[in-house]
Parts: sequence; C-alpha cells; structure tokens
Amino acid sequence: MSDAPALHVAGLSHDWGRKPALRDVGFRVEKGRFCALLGPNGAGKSTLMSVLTGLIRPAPGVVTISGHDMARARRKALAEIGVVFQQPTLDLDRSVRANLRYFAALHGLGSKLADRRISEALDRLGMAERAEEKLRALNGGHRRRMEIARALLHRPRLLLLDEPTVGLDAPARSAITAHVHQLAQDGIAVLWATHLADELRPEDLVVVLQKGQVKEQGDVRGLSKNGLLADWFSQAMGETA
Ligand SMILES: Nc1ncnc2c1ncn2[C@@H]1O[C@H](COP(=O)(O)OP(=O)(O)OP(=O)(O)O)[C@@H](O)[C@H]1O
Repeated sequence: MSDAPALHVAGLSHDWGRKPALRDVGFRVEKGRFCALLGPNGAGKSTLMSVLTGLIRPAPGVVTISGHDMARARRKALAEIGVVFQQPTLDLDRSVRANLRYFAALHGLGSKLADRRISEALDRLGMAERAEEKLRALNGGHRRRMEIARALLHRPRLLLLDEPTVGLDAPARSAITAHVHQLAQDGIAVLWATHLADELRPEDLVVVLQKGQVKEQGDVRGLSKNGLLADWFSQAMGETA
C-alpha cells in the first residue's frame, strides 16, 4: 500500500437532493505533495471534504486513501487521514494537553504513546511551557497550530484542511501556510481548500473546482505560465459558482 497515492479520487459525483454538488471529480495527491483545492463559494469544496472524511458516501465514485478504498475498507482509509475543519473544534475550557489527550484517546492511542507524541508535538511548536494553559488563553494562530498538531497525533499519511486560515491575521496566516508546506516537505500529503492565491507556492499542485467539476489541475508553475491561474483568481473573487 505504501506505493499507492496518498489520495486518489475517480469519477466522484454527489447530489444534495436534486442539486448536483460534485460531477465526475478525479485527481490524485502523492505523498510529500501540497495540493490546493480552489473554488468560488458553492463550488463543492466542502462537499468534497465531507466525502473524503467519510461524512457522506461516494456514490458514484471511488476514493482511496493510501490504497484503502473508502467504501470497502472504510476504517483503514479513515485511519490514514488527519482533518482540520473550517470551524475550530477545540474545547476552550480545557488545557492544551487535555485537548490533545482527548483526541489521542479517540484514535485509540495508549496513554504512554499519546503523552510521548503530545510532548514531541508541543516541543515542535515551541509550546511545551504552555501545555497546562487553557485553550482560551491562546491566540488564533496558536489554536490553529494546535489543531494541526492534534490532527497528526495518529500519524496519518494525508492531512485535509478546509480553509484553515479563515479569521487569522496576515502574520498568523503566513506562519500556518509555511508550517503546512514544511509538513508536506517532510513527507505527508496535504489537501488544502482555499480561495486565497497567496497561500500557494510554485511547486504546489492545484485542483480548481467550479460548479462541482474539475476545471483545471496541474502545478502552480505550469498553470501560472499560461495565465490560467491568474484568470481564475480574478474571475473567482466575489463570484459564486
Ligand atoms: N448540506 C447541504 N444540503 C444541501 N445542499 C448543500 C449542502 N451543502 C452544500 N450544498 C450545496 O452544494 C453546492 C456545493 O456547496 P459546497 O458547500 O460544497 O461548496 P464550497 O465550495 O465549499 O463553498 P464555500 O466556499 O462557500 O464553503 C452548493 O450549491 C450548496 O448550496
């Protein structure tokens, strides 16, 4: 399974009632790649994230995570995913450590292993001395970093982030963006939903969704050369799908 792409999506469609939200979507993300999922409001990004996180079933279509088919080997597929949702899902009245421990337990990590990984994660974030503080005391950027660290505790191969910089100021936004690019360089695959051009780097992959369909895909460098990406961004600002 280790040669399989971290994420493979093929022929994926979804309707909300009679309303089509995804139409024959297909793309792949290999390990170590940062892939941006772009699209104006209503393009289908959140619906796609819901399929990838197992909240709704792909029908029709195939989703495999590190070679595990989401329909046939759902638990194995989900075990390979770390998720950071658009809305924070931290308990503000519990400590940094307690939030991380709770999540580690949900993933079935034993307490010794969990504590070791939590200490490593906090050291990496330079937050070891803040472990006993309540989440409420942290600023938005630190809370987001914590959520990313939490999503990685069970060592997934694919990290999904749904517009993770919404509500952050510019320095926090660029710090989070740099942090996640570094995670990709270290070997994880990343799918990052956004509509902000400045979060992308030339080597990143891009999948552009519009009206539920993949309109463009390729690397930022290639799509920028022929002007497609700039056209898309100027078109998409303020536009709905
Ligand atoms: N739970 C739902 N029930 C019914 N329709 C939905 C639901 N969620 C999304 N839709 C519809 O599906 C289409 C795709 O929406 P989706 O939220 O996936 O797009 P998006 O790209 O994430 O947009 P945004 O950037 O605004 O979050 C839209 O027409 C939307 O109205």
